[in-house]
Amino acid sequence: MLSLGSNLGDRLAHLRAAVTALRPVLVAVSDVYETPPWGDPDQPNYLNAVAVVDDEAATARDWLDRARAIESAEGRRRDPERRFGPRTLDVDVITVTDAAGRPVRTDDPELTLPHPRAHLRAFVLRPWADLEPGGEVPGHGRLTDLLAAEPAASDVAAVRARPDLRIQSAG
Ligand SMILES: Nc1ncnc2c1ncn2[C@@H]1O[C@H](COP(=O)(O)OP(=O)(O)OP(=O)(O)O)[C@@H](O)[C@H]1O
Ligand SMILES: Nc1nc2c(c(=O)[nH]1)N=C(CO)CN2
Repeated sequence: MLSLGSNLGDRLAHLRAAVTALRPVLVAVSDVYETPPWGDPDQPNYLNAVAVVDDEAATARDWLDRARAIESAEGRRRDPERRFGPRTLDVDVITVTDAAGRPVRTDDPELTLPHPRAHLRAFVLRPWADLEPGGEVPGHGRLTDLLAAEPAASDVAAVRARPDLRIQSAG
């Protein structure tokens, strides 16, 4: 599972570019949500979505490398002063499942799995619950329970579906 976010420039175009780059491995992409900034309030709203991807040959590290390459292609610049600051495109690796169907767990700072803040973020949990209503964040519990508990519960009301914004054309 990957999360996609953008709050600079043509936000929808950045999400679409990410999905186009993922097309060969794409299983499903959620609807688009308009979400208030999390972690650093002084920046524009984000558009967020999540994508299920599958490639039996890919390691967890390969997904991180792909995520970084897609961010770079969309002109992502890191501002060391603002950890949760604005960006053209953020692609985070939320969970990875191994060949046996088990969630990969790592605490490597270069790649921590599951993503160490996913369970706190309504902007990840809400679109993910659309795609996998019975889903779980490994080690943290069900999406529906996480969305009903703090801190996500306070944020989820402001996470708004944008059915007028479509990442993929119908059909
Ligand atoms: N699961 C993960 N997905 C993406 N990056 C990760 C993950 N775990 C650790 N990282 C590391 O975090 C570093 C910073 O990533 P990034 O700049 O995208 O952070 P951020 O988007 O500002 O914050 P956040 O990770 O909370 O969304 C990356 O270079 C990467 O090595
Ligand atoms: N709503 C929202 N807020 C964020 C997002 C994001 O994708 N959506 N990404 C961030 C990067 O760490 C920081 N804050």
